[in-house]
Amino acid sequence: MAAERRRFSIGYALAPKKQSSFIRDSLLNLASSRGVDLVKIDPTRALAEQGPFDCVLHKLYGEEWKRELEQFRRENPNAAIIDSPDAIERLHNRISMLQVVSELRTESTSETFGIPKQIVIYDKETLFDRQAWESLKFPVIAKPLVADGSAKSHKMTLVYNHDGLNKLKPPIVLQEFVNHGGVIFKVYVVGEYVRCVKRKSLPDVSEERLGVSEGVLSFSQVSNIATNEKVDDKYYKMMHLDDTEMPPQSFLADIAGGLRRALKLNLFNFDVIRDARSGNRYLIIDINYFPGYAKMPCYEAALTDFFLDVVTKREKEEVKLNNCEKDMIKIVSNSTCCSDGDEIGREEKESSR
Ligand SMILES: O=P(O)(O)O[C@@H]1[C@@H](OP(=O)(O)O)[C@H](OP(=O)(O)O)[C@H](O)[C@H](OP(=O)(O)O)[C@H]1OP(=O)(O)O
Ligand SMILES: Nc1ncnc2c1ncn2[C@@H]1O[C@H](COP(=O)(O)OP(=O)(O)O)[C@@H](O)[C@H]1O
Ligand SMILES: [Mg+2]
Ligand SMILES: [Mg+2]
Repeated sequence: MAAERRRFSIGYALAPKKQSSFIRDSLLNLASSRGVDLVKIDPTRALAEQGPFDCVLHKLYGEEWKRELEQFRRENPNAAIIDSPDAIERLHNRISMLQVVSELRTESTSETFGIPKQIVIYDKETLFDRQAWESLKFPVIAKPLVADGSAKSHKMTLVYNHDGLNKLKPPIVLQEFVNHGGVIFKVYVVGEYVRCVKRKSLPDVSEERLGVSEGVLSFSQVSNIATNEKVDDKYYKMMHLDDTEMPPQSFLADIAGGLRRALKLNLFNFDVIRDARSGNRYLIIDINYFPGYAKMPCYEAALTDFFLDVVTKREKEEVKLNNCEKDMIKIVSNSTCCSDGDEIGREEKESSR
């Protein structure tokens, strides 16, 4: 009779909104059919008292939660935590988030990538100090420096000219707005899996628009606006989202792998725009931890594959470690015998007889 395969338990700790969008029956059922049980973690109870879990999946913030995870890790050294809170925190600041991009190299010779020119402004005074940002050209996007998932952290302002600066509230990142044909590419990463989807973005800004007295346009999460509430219907019809060519998959996979290793993260997406001035120049403008995977086609299979990958790798490491320990015990017990001169002595005596 074939041995029954072991089931794995993945605990998830998510905010209610995230839970309802991510934990769908389709995911639970597929994962379960492949031996993976997704189990809800109650964040109001001690994590160490829940489980047992082979892996903990989480998108919760705060020092208290970090302590819970730390204690869980100490008590369950063989369980995986996806991902490390310190690695996630790097994405909570729009400067440190993109710093890593400049260290990446890709194999592509036909496409190039980088980030838009940007500066950080901590106070109103510097905001009006032209010297501080003479390297930037209008239009610019003002983004809250902190990207902690709050509604406030998604409130962006497109600034056409100096008149618009009055409305801004530092600390902010001022980033050059790059015309990109109104389409953004969202690249979802799930471990080694990489999937790009197209979404609508802000329309290009013409030179004429820069001169208008009304200096700003405020917006929030433009790529998530439902198709029936388009910002500018005529514009999007004109854009033909479907006709927009995707960036080469191998190029994106290269960047994704580089980011995954540099950031030490498994679950994230990054937003990419294609510079309208040169068709092979790509700019990374945003990186998000544990994004809305349910909007990615076939997310259930990608996530289930990933969970299995994580837990089976851990299991193999555990077996290796156990074997290693057994070998160590043998070596230690042999050497103990040697030093006593007992066992070896006996063997030598016996063989010399
Ligand atoms: O809610 P969703 O499904 O739209 O997902 C949001 C993401 O949308 P996306 O998958 O990129 O289209 C969204 O991505 P963007 O910032 O819009 O690029 C964020 O990742 C957001 O998380 P947070 O508010 O930054 O913590 C994500 O929100 P949470 O679900 O994590 O709260
Ligand atoms: N430098 C830029 N040039 C052109 N458009 C941009 C730029 N930065 C952001 N955008 C637009 O603003 C949207 C929101 O900015 P983003 O940095 O992705 O913030 P969020 O974290 O709220 O998603 C993007 O999806 C894109 O449409
Ligand atoms: Mg974004
Ligand atoms: Mg973001």
